[in-house]
Amino acid sequence: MPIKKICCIGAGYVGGPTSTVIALKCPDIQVWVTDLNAERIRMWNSKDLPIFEPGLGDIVNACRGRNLFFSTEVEKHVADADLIFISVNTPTKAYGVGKGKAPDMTSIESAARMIGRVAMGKKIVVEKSTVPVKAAESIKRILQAAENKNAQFEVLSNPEFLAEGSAVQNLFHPDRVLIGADQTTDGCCAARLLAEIYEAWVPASVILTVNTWSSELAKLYANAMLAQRISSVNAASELCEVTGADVSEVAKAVGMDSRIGSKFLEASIGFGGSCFQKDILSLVYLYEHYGLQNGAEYWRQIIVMNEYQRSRFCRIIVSAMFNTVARKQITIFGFAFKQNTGDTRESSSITVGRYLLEEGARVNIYDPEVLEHVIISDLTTDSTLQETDQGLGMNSLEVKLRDRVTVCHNAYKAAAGSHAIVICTEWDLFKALDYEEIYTSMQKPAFIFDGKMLLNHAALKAIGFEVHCIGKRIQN
Ligand SMILES: NC(=O)C1=CN([C@@H]2O[C@H](COP(=O)(O)OP(=O)(O)OC[C@H]3O[C@@H](n4cnc5c(N)ncnc54)[C@H](O)[C@@H]3O)[C@@H](O)[C@H]2O)C=CC1
Ligand SMILES: O=C(O)[C@H]1O[C@H](OP(=O)(O)OP(=O)(O)OC[C@H]2O[C@@H](n3ccc(=O)[nH]c3=O)[C@H](O)[C@@H]2O)[C@H](O)[C@@H](O)[C@@H]1O
Repeated sequence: MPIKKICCIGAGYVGGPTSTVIALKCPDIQVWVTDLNAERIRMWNSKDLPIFEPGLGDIVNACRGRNLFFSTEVEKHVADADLIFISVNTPTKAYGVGKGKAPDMTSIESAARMIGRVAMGKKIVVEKSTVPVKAAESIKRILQAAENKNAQFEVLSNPEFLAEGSAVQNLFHPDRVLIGADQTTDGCCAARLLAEIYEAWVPASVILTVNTWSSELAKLYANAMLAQRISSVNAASELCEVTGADVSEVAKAVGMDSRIGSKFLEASIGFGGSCFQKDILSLVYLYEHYGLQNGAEYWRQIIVMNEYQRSRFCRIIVSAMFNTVARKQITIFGFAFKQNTGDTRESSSITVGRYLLEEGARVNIYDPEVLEHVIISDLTTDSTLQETDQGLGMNSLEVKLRDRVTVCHNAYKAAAGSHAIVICTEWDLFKALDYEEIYTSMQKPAFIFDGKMLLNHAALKAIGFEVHCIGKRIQN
């Protein structure tokens, strides 16, 4: 029986776009995207979608109300769907055993328990969230333990590889679609039904069916290896700065080797986003769980390098500005963790912003997509800032921090009167700004710290800026 109705649990950065593209490409399938978060569902049903993703709005408009629906009635749509995607969040655990390392599986477990309770008939349950190996086994056990005589379950793994900011393109043209299934007749049959959905637009040659554990692990390793490339090039950046090499040139030369490839070799202030760090920590936790300390240490170093790169960049800023930024105005261009998204999870901008606030600076932020309240909350909900604030003679932490953070809606207004600009996100629009005008409006010497190797440094120097960047020594 072909799939007629899909219910996706979790209307986030993965559930929303993935379900929307399936609805577009499979007009005969009804796709219900469900979430407990009523505000999120309200926004999916409005013209202001809860996430910014290029191209997504048009597809939602084309499908919503036709065969794409957003609802808070999770149980109702789980009950009669043929196929259920579990696309809930799996953040790093913030409490208890495995705190700061293991993925928090609370949402996965509660979704599985609910499916076990309310499902009717044959169900294919697809683990779309990123999970540790053997999670499908746990889901299966939870479903069986429900003793629901009205339902039969097959559990598949189908990890998602989309990147934010290019989600629609990635979903339209995936490098591969990975399906992990039990190597049984029922498992293979369920995998075939899922593959048939993707075959509506993805060539069969890139749909890969493997065993469930390989699928779960492949997702973690894909992210770990992408992050590893960034940490490798960032490790090279420091050596370039002291030796006079240019990390962009080194990366270009290295990446032209077809065995290495040119992508993901851009030096930066470090990778952000909700997944790289979380998934590497999850991998490290797995190694430790199995007593494999060497492997754990090997992968942990990618995060160590990332944190080092961020703090190194912050120190470069303070050191260049005569070893103090207290009471200086610094403008951060970009708050999202990468361009073309409004997502700030684990964004390097947060680290930089907090560091500058701790050093006593006033911080202006300009980002074309991130909402003001998100920026304020990301920057002011850190208890470690308290001590420094008292040092500056301030009495109310939150009020004082807010006093020193200004969210601007225009790059020129943000930069006016500032001592420095810090580029934290690779938004293309920052390249097109009139830096002569900006220079004129700034305090002198006017500094630019390019954390993303985004701008034309020679042109900025010619205007009069003192320029510092990652991976290249600039004579100022
Ligand atoms: N963000 C990304 O680009 C990618 C994320 N992933 C993985 O996909 C998973 C989801 O990530 P995001 O979409 O970014 O998370 P998200 O936080 O944007 O969305 C998750 C949604 O699930 C909802 N939810 C949680 N428990 C629920 C329940 N029991 N019933 C109904 N709704 C529930 C939450 O309210 C939230 O709206 C994670 O495991 C992540 O690692 C994988 C590839 C890319
Ligand atoms: O599991 C996930 O969540 C996803 O994680 C990443 O996607 P994402 O985090 O959305 O974005 P990336 O394009 O990978 O960028 C991550 C971070 O690395 C930084 N980056 C990227 C590339 C590079 O060369 N240098 C670099 O510093 C970006 O600026 C950004 O902060 C992976 O690319 C996706 O394949 C994966 O599905």
